[in-house]
Amino acid sequence: MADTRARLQALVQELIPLAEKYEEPAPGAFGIEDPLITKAKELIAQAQAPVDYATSLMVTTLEAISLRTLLQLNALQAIPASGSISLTDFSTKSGVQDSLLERLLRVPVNANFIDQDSTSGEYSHTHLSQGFTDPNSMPCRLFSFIYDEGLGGLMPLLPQYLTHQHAQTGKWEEPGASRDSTRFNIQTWHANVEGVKTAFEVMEMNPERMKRFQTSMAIGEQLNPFVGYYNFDKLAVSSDEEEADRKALVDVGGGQGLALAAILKAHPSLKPTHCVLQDTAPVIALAQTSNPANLPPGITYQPHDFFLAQPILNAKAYYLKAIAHDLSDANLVAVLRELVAVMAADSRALIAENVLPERGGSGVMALMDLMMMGIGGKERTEEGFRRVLRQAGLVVDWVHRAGGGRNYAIVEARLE
Ligand SMILES: C[S@@+](CC[C@H](N)C(=O)[O-])C[C@H]1O[C@@H](n2cnc3c(N)ncnc32)[C@H](O)[C@@H]1O
Repeated sequence: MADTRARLQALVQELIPLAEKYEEPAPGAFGIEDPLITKAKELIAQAQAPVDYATSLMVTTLEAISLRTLLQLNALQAIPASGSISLTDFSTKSGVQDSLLERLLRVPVNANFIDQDSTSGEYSHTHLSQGFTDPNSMPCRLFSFIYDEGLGGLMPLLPQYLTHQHAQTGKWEEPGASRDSTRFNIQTWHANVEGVKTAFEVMEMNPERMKRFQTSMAIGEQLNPFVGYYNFDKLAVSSDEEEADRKALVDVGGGQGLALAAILKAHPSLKPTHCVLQDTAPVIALAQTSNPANLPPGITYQPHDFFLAQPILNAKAYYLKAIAHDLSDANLVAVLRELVAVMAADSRALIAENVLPERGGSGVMALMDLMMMGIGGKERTEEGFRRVLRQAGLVVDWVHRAGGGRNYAIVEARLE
């Protein structure tokens, strides 16, 4: 006990200079943890007994459930921007039954997310809950997206899924590790189409969900800028190349073209007529009809399954953003081999992804990696990318890092 107390006191001392240096996170910063928070977590872990840890885990899970429910009910907007509100008024203003509200609010009040006056019982905002009152704010969209697409539904099924997979394959391994991971994963198993449809086909079965998913990809730009750390100008097509109908950039699995639009805007030397947006037929149809990315005219919209032969030969670059992490190593190699088959000596494969540190990594990186496990994909380290690219017949030229404390990068590769 004396040792624990001494350690706790030392940690408290270490907190003081960190508090002095504390910087408010930049807007949009995602998963970049201030050293004060890292140290405070160490302090809490040191002070916890295993049973406290179990309790805090359960409560944290409930915090997520409670917040997702409050957002669904649009309840947080009923709390005044300044001052406080009684439960009765809160209920009238939000249209949510008072006892339901009271029970949902116990968790965020306990977590210091919402304040409750200990005498009057009135509720008021903290700086945290204030950040969730606009459904279009980054924290709201990010949290709801991650919760709805994994954390709240699929990820909790991981232990059952691995047990189910073990019964079939006799192995404890990543979902789909020895089968086609696009078709054998938690998402397809949960939708009762395991082995039949891919995770993205499951999404396409529900057009509203597909639309929501595609729209939510826009959050990506707020987390990791699409441009600013790779010189897309070097892909501009010369007049000779234009004559030979050479394309500058093929956005493979490009979704609604959000990244392509940002690249074209930042690099006017690239002409829309030299760019191709590829994705599955329903997604391309959506991009063409609703054009949420505001893509300029001239782009070629091309439905294309990236597991099949690549129809655009000799493009200067094939850009894959948020594709590699949807795929197992074997599937990513298969997709890259289709590019290798059509690449010229000066063509580039550009893989835009998080690049995990070789060891450790932030909680957010671990979260993203396990989220991808739900659909049979994974996040990779630089060495992980190099290995997979090598298997496909590519070598890494450069890893262009986004900087700013982010793990994001464009891995640039060429033919071996
Ligand atoms: C995570 S999203 C990334 C979209 C886009 N690159 C972005 O970053 O916004 C993955 C994309 O891959 C597409 N996709 C999945 N399977 C595909 C396949 N077999 N062929 C082509 N596109 C596919 C999905 O429809 C989806 O748009």
